Amino acid sequence: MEINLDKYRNLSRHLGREYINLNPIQRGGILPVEAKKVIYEYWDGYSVCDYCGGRLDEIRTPPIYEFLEDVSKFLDMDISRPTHGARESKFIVMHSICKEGDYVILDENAHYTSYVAIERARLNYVTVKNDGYPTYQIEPERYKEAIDRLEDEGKSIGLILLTHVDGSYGNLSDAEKVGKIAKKRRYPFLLNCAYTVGRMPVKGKKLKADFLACSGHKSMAASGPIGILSIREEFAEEVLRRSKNHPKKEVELLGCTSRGVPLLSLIASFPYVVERVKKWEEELKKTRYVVDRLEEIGFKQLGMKPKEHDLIKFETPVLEEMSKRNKRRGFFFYEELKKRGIGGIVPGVTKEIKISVYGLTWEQVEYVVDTIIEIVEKC
Ligand SMILES: Cc1ncc(COP(=O)(O)O)c(C=O)c1O
Repeated sequence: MEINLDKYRNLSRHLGREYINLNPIQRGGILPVEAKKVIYEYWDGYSVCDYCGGRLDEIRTPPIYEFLEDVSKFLDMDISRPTHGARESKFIVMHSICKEGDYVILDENAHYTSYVAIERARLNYVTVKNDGYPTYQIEPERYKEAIDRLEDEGKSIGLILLTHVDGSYGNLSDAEKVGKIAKKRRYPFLLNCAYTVGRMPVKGKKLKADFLACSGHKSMAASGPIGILSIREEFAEEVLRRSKNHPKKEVELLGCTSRGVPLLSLIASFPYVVERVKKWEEELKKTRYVVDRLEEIGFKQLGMKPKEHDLIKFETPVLEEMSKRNKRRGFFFYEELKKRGIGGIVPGVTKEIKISVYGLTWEQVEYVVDTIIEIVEKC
């Protein structure tokens, strides 16, 4: 059978590089120049394995071992390992420390990957509800109630999981309070930091976390798929247990995880990431500025106020009304933005939008806001 290979030649991204991309899942994964250069050196398969002595995390050329030590310091945790993403980090924790059928208590704002990891690890779950429209806040005390209920029913609780910042509203949950509850009741605590580590400062021990699940491609300026699992010492034996047949290899990591460009881009971006989290307050100023300006034209920010994270979700009845009068229907907003060099909005959707201006200059932030206002006023 003949295969037409033309479509694989001259691949290019639909959204050009010159665009300002407002998609919150992509803003934290944009590479600095230093990391882009590294890709040229490491683009071959197994490119990190030139000096491997048997395990990925022990390689010193390139400095993977040192990097993992430094990441642990950066996160105020004890031991770190590369994974393929936050979801793999969560699964590794669940699969290693829970028994089949155990309950995971997690927040209602949890990402779908938390549920899929639970399912793959053959666990049960109960959710801690948010407080509903318009804030969708997770109240830490509700974790206590969930623990009480499950204990009263004689159910075995394997893990407490909290989404540090969720992908729907960009709410920053009070991890320290949930961590204290978990500690007091003696349950392990996993914090899903996919949207936080690499964007803003996160100190695991202060938050009483036993595990941090981090995403390189989402928030640590890395090419995907790549993540970090950071753990406390006392869980090392269980989570990083060695294979009986291949005693050097860690079973949950299937021996080695990322073996090329994604890991190298994460390492090359690390100095940049360490510096950028120090500027988090400035990022919050930009985010709050966008909220203030766009609320003036009838957008309504959902989630907690004031914003403590760059992901902004707006209810946009103004755009919805405009789409009814426009012959391009809901696509008009996406198309008008695109004409003006702005992308990352879901085409056709006008009821609600999610955006982030993380890492943009103030000049770019002004341009984004002025452009949206211009479209709303003129179209
Ligand atoms: C809150 C949250 N957790 C986890 C993930 C998944 O991260 P990864 O792709 O690193 O598995 C996402 C992705 O959007 C997310 O928003």
